[in-house]
Amino acid sequence: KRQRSTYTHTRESFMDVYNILREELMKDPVVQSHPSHAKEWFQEVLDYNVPGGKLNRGMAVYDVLAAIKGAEALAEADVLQANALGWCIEWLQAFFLVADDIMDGSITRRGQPCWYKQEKVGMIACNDYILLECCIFKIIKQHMAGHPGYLKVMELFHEVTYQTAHGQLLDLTTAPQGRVDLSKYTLDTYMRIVTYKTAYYSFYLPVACGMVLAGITDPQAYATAEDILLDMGRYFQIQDDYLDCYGDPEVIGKIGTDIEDNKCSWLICTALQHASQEQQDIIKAHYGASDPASVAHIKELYEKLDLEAKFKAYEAQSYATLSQRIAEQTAMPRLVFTSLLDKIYKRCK
Ligand SMILES: O=C(O)c1ccc2cc(-c3ccc[nH]3)cc(-c3cccc4ccccc34)c2n1
Repeated sequence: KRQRSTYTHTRESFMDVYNILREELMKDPVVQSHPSHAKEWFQEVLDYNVPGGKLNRGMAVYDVLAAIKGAEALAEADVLQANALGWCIEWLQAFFLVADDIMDGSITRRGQPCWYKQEKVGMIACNDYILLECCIFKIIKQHMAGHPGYLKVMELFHEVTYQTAHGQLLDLTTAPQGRVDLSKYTLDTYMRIVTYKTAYYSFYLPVACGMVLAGITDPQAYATAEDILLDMGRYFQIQDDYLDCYGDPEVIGKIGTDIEDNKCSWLICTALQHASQEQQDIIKAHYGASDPASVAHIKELYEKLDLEAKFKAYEAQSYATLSQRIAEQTAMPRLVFTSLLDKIYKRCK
């Protein structure tokens, strides 16, 4: 009797789906009829920018669908569809990262030069990130046509793209490069930036995709999921800001530069909330400056304001509140939320 291979959800099997999707996109008649240099360019835009991250957002869709179905593993027909939508989230992230790196004048991304920094690319990258966004809807059409949730998924990706762009708008106008206007650095504005720029696409989108594939249509279920997942996403970014300053570069895989980069981070917004007039003058004089002495002045001020303890208190409070809300909600199996919660809390220092 032929042994039915059961699918195991790993980075390798998820990458297999990337190769399927890339081949489908390369087979598109428009691409096929290009001269070879243009075909090669398009393939390089995908291969250079889409895979290469940790792929957690994309891989979460499968786990959410399996958790809602109460299944250990998904049936074969569901595996490709779930992973195709998961890859749409990775394509969305690639589109925003290529665009954001141009706007921020970044040098490297995921340990390699930013796409626009390539000699041959430059501002062609602006057309490339548009193509990356277009791929999302080509993939949805290919893999969701005929599914009752096809329209809902289209609306979901359009809405989250709109929200994420508003998050970037707020971030860019609150912390314009080189100009430090600390009056705009309030925790309220900070929370809005991280909600729209990070939480929607990183936490709400993967779960909402799994919910659509599971056939959930109740708007209250999506509202409950949104409420919990946006709080999770805000915690995730606040923790990221904390680790940028207090994390071990070996573990977080980069050396933090938020202070030098004038970033509107949870640390600086919390510091400003508690700083005396004299301490605010120190921040005005040294935040956003790249010289080590200025960075040292800011870190010394963070110590005086005991921001580490403030973060730990927020972390404990946030984890307790989220755990309770997850236990209380009846919209979905708790595993949908707890599997994400357990992966984003307490990455060792
Ligand atoms: O690009 C990625 O996939 C990526 C990059 C860095 C990451 C860091 C942590 C991190 C843990 C502690 C402190 N930090 C957790 C996740 C993560 C893991 C699992 C699911 C997720 C869903 C949405 C967003 C993130 C994640 C992570 N994912």
